[in-house]
Amino acid sequence: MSDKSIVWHQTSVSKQDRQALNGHKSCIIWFTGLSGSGKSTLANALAKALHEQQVRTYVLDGDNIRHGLNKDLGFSPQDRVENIRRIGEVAKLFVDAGIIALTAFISPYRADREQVRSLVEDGEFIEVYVKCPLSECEQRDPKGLYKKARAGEIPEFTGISSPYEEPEQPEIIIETDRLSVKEAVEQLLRLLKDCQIIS
Ligand SMILES: Nc1ncnc2c1ncn2[C@@H]1O[C@H](COP(=O)(O)OS(=O)(=O)O)[C@@H](OP(=O)(O)O)[C@H]1O
Ligand SMILES: Nc1ncnc2c1ncn2[C@@H]1O[C@H](COP(=O)(O)OP(=O)(O)O)[C@@H](O)[C@H]1O
Repeated sequence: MSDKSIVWHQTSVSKQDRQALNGHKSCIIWFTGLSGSGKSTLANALAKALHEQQVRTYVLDGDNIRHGLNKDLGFSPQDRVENIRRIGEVAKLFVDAGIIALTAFISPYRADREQVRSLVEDGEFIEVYVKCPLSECEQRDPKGLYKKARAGEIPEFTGISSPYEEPEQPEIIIETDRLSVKEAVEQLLRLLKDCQIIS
């Protein structure tokens, strides 16, 4: 709902001012993929590598956000849409704050990811498709959720009983059944340099 009586306030310190102070640009690095594909692992490994280079980062992670901001949401299609909408808005605030936001959510719907892309300026949304075959994710099963989903204990589980729409034109595809975490981080750092987010 939009309200014409609410006016957007310009701030006295701009995004550009904050980026200049930090010495790097800000953006959203949006990791998407199946549960167990490696989104959290890669987002955290990249954040650590960036932090070591004095780059300001913040990781928004599925499980953590669902404990707080989005604890009222479940896994129905409507709730997943709202989950990603809110996270997109939060990530946009981080970009405005001059920080690189790394998000690790399944974000199964293409339209929702594209909606987040449209919230920020060109080049500020980097979609990382964390690609891993369902069979491999299921074998990893770091939280034992696939086993429960197969047993019918978790309804609407992504990849089993709920869809995952692959990105059509992600900025990068990381195949975690082929690359090590170290190799993936190297590729991502190279991409950030090529996109002139970091120097
Ligand atoms: N039904 C169902 N489907 C998928 N995932 C489930 C489900 N129920 C619980 N979980 C756990 O919740 C994590 C996914 O939350 P997300 O916020 O990333 O999901 S979504 O983007 O709204 O689809 C996901 O975490 P990750 O394994 O880190 O992806 C699961 O641990
Ligand atoms: N190349 C890789 N990249 C990322 N994770 C990997 C890789 N190889 C094995 N793994 C393992 O796969 C699991 C991925 O879990 P997690 O990062 O929580 O995935 P997600 O956040 O997508 O659910 C971890 O146990 C991780 O150690």
